[in-house]
Amino acid sequence: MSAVLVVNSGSSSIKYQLVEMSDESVLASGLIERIGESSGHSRHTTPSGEWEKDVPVPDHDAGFRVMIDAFEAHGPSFDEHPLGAVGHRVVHGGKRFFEATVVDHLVEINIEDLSDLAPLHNPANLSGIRAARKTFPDVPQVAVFDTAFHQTLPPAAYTYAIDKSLADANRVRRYGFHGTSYKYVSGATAEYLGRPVDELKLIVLHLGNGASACAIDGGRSVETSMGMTPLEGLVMGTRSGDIDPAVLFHLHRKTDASFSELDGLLNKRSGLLGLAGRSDMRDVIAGADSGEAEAQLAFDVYTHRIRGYVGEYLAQLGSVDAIVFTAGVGENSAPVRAAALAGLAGLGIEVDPARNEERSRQARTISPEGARVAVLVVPTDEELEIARQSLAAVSA
Ligand SMILES: Nc1ncnc2c1ncn2[C@@H]1O[C@H](COP(=O)(O)OP(=O)(O)O)[C@@H](O)[C@H]1O
Ligand SMILES: CC(=O)OP(=O)(O)O
Ligand SMILES: [Mg+2]
Repeated sequence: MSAVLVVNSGSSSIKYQLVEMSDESVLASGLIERIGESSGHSRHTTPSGEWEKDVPVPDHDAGFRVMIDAFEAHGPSFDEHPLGAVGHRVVHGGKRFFEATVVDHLVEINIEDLSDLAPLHNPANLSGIRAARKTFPDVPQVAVFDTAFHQTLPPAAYTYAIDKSLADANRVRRYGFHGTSYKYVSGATAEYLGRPVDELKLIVLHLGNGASACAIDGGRSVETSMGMTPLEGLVMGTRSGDIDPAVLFHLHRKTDASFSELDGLLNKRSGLLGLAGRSDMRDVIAGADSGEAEAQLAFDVYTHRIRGYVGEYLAQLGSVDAIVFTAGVGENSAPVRAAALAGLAGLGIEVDPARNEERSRQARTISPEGARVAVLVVPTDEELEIARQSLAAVSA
């Protein structure tokens, strides 16, 4: 059996994991941050230790080199764990990619061509693919798309109500993201509940730095909150989520802000950061607990928005077996979970306060015994899902 190196290249970071596929054990994981800034930072973790250092990382090529150096210095060695594939997270696969795909020249051109739909993400994902190919020329590179799981969205869910021919000509529609996480979590939820995934109606809330919601009917995504880009939907760390598009016209006229400034405003300086000056939910909650009105409002806007989506998805699905919290905030923040589902007892949706406070890395139930709707916390593992899909793609 072989190992898979999973690479998640963001605009300013590379996260990686080396997974031994025979038992799905993690042999190493790490993070290179602040790529392109004056000083970068790297962390490499294996079962025998953790190493951190500050290093200059001018670009993704250099970042990749830092990762390879860490493997050479601290192990494990790729000679002992030969790579069967390098699996890359690619955020935007547009309409073209339904599943994980081995990257050849044509696939690479397609990913590049989709960059105008995901200018923050796809170029970084491509740099990762190119750097990995230079380092491992004989190992297949596999692209695993955030959008692929949402190819099942019905037209009524993915169509924006604007001029149809203009939208079609410019690929303007909803695509959805975090699909790799939704695929993993829906499978893990079915396993935890001991029921086949095709019998389940789920609402999954992926609340990380980026946050989105997904209605999953029988293992198929039928509605999701992110749209053409990962900006639509829930309130996030630095992204606004849903907003009246006329706000942009108004701000453009009133302040002369350019489109790229407005893009930066909604993607990088909004959400929790815009409302409370901090993008990390832990800091927002600490602020709210110490009586800061802005932090309390940020928390309230964040959880109010989630509650609205839960109601909408319940209506779209007709009924729901489980509501599932996942990702950094969803897995760790009891106050967010409690507030997001507060007041829904009439719909059979309740959170048990003691169960909600329990800490564990395992899937668990936080609704009271006998509740009509199961409320669960199910940790996501996008890296493992990418590794599994990458191996399947090269074995196909
Ligand atoms: N105990 C906690 N309470 C609230 N939020 C938390 C907690 N632990 C982590 N988080 C949040 O999780 C976020 C990161 O989630 P994660 O899914 O790792 O994000 P990403 O993969 O998008 O970088 C952080 O921004 C932080 O706000
Ligand atoms: C698509 C997206 O929003 O990704 P992330 O949560 O990693 O920012
Ligand atoms: Mg994430």
